[in-house]
Amino acid sequence: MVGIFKASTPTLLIRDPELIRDITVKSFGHFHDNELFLDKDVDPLLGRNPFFMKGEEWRTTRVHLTPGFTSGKMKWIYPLLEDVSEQLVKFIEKQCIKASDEGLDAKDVCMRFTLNNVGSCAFGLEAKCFEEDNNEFRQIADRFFTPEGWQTTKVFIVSVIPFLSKFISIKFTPKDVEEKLENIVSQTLKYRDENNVVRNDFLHILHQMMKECKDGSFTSIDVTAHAAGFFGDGYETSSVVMHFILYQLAADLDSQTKLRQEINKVFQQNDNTLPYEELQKMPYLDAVFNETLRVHPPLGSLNKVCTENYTYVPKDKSVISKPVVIEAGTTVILPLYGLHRDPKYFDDPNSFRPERFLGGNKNKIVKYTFMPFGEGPRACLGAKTIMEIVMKMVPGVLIRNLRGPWDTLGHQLKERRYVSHSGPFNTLKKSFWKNGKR
Ligand code: HEM
Repeated sequence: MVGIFKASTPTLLIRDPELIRDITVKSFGHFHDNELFLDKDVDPLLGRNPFFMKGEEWRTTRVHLTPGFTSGKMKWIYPLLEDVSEQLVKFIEKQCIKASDEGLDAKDVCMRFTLNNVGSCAFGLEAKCFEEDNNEFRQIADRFFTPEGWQTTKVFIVSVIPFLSKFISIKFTPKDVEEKLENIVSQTLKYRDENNVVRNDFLHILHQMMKECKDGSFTSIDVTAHAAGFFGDGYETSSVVMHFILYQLAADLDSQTKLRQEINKVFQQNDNTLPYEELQKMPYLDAVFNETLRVHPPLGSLNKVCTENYTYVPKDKSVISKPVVIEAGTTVILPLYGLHRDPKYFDDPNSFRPERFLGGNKNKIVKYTFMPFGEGPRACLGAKTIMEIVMKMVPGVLIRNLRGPWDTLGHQLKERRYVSHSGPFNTLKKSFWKNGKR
């Protein structure tokens, strides 16, 4: 562990995997709170997101939400994701025709895809982000997590002097965005009730929770807040990971080819479809997904607060000779990015090598050195269920239909040459193979 200062606040940076296990799992009772707290009376939507809650309130909300994320429920939602994936392939086909030398901005494509998913699964609406540039839904999403005016200064002050968060309350979500989201949700639920519409999506799950909750602890504002949680939890993180997957595959043709072989085989064996169960059983796709998260974790670190004095008794006395007391109120930082790229745990850590996560190699990874979704009772709620499906589906459908090489430039991915590979791209053959290359 290393002591550092955040402005004038002493903070502990934890590098030892065993101690990380203590903090996230074994002694979770001492470290159950995240550093950043939002008061739900000040920010009614983000303040209800478990990530920003403390103590008992966090526990109750987590218990409420967990049944909404079982793999059974995700199976319901799968057809909605398949639908958006088809839209994605069609969008890229169209863009190929339009695109000149400018190419396609992969981040933008991935953001449209994730937002359409959020629209469909969490709000029960067609977000139309492929059809329209920067439409109202995208503007709402982009502003959802963006404090304005004086609030920005407050966020800065609290992030350098966390102690002040006890006295300064922060609001991330602008008022008009809050009102628009409440409007969308209440109108959709009213329509569903009046017309007896049952759509298997996350909004339906939340609506059911509200109806079944008899003690008034889960109300319509909770439904809006948790549907909106998909913006904060799923929109930015997912599109970042997704475009890094594309970036890595574009830059590494060997991995791209291996992945395509695996994907084609599954499609062939399943009547040209990619069933939910099969998606979970593709080892190379799983390895590409994990290796991308290792190299590019969307959350670079986790900041936890010690809520009760904690004594660490080191096993290796040659490193730390006596027990260390971490005092209540101390912030501890778990440096995910640093761990993922530490040569002590990952050979040649800056290289993208999906093989690290294949077969026996996976078991050799030291526990608590790879944790893109956090660990223990407070780990990401959407990780195992939503994330794995969405993240794997995109390379699943794209790599099958598109083939590199792609020129890569920073985070922007430019497709300059498409090879007709299968399905919809046959129709594009002529326009893309003038003079043997595009
Ligand atoms: C690739 C995408 C994602 C990554 C890398 C990611 C990662 C994380 C991480 C590192 C945490 C903090 C864990 C901790 O405090 O120990 C977290 C929390 C959380 N995530 Fe995700 N996440 C992703 C997508 C999602 C999605 C799609 C959802 C569902 C809508 C989701 C729901 C949550 C929730 C509710 C929490 C708060 C959990 C709690 O404090 O109890 N995440 N996520």
